[in-house]
Amino acid sequence: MHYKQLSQQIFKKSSYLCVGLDSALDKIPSHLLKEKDPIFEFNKQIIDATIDFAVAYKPNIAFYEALGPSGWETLQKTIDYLPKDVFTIADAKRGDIGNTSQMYAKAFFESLNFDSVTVAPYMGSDSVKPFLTFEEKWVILLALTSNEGAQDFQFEELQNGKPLYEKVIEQSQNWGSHENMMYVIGATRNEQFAHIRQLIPKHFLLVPGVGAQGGSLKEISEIGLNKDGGLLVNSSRGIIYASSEKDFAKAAAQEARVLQEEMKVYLDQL
Ligand SMILES: O=c1ccn([C@@H]2O[C@H](COP(=O)(O)O)[C@@H](O)[C@H]2O)c(=O)[nH]1
Repeated sequence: MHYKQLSQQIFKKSSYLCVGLDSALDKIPSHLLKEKDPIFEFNKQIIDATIDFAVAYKPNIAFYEALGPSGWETLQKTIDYLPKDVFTIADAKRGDIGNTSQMYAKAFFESLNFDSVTVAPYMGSDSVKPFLTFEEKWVILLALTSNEGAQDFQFEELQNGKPLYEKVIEQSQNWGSHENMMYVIGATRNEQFAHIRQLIPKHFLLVPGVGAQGGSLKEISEIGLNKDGGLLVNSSRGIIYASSEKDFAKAAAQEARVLQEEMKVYLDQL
């Protein structure tokens, strides 16, 4: 999907919501366990219930890999089920030496046909660039993550006084453009958000950490939105596990609707 198409979808749906499909057998409602493919059945009903409120879906690949070969099949079925006008994110956090990254890129972009994949910057340019050679596909580079452990390395101050995450952002500007690269910035990082937005005014930011991790949609939106939208805000558990009963899809729709309605207010203010 092109930058422009994504931006158009955001304004068409008045939403920059990304629904995280972190679907696990021990978390989905028990009545689904009798289905042939319980996770696919769960995903299908979540997608049907939330599609009017979301522009993107993000299966976290770990939840599918954990199931072995059948998990990959479930993932493929889920991606095939999603309408073509939604943006799909393989949250896989990959990156390796060049020829290996090339294979990861083929797996997610050609075989599974995702629009984008999350990539770790740690191994440097040759580990990221192979992902950037695919037409209309995106790298979403981990810059400043939402978890506590982000303190271990990402805030490390370099000799020039800048934190490591800032170097990741600055240096990676030479690898791709705002039309094929996004950055992961956690919703729990609102203190750093304004400065990051200044560094990369045009790039889309994938923002996880709203909902279960306590990030504020209001603060992130006020700082992060740009004239093209510029944000994809993810919520996984807060939406998909809103209820563990038979009404789970209805409850997910309700959570997604609440977020979308709030997003509409911020988009209307642009
Ligand atoms: O910095 C990061 C990067 C990725 N994630 C992923 O996003 C979702 C968040 O799930 P919630 O249930 O909404 O907390 C999950 O797949 C993480 O692996 C992140 O949280 N932070």
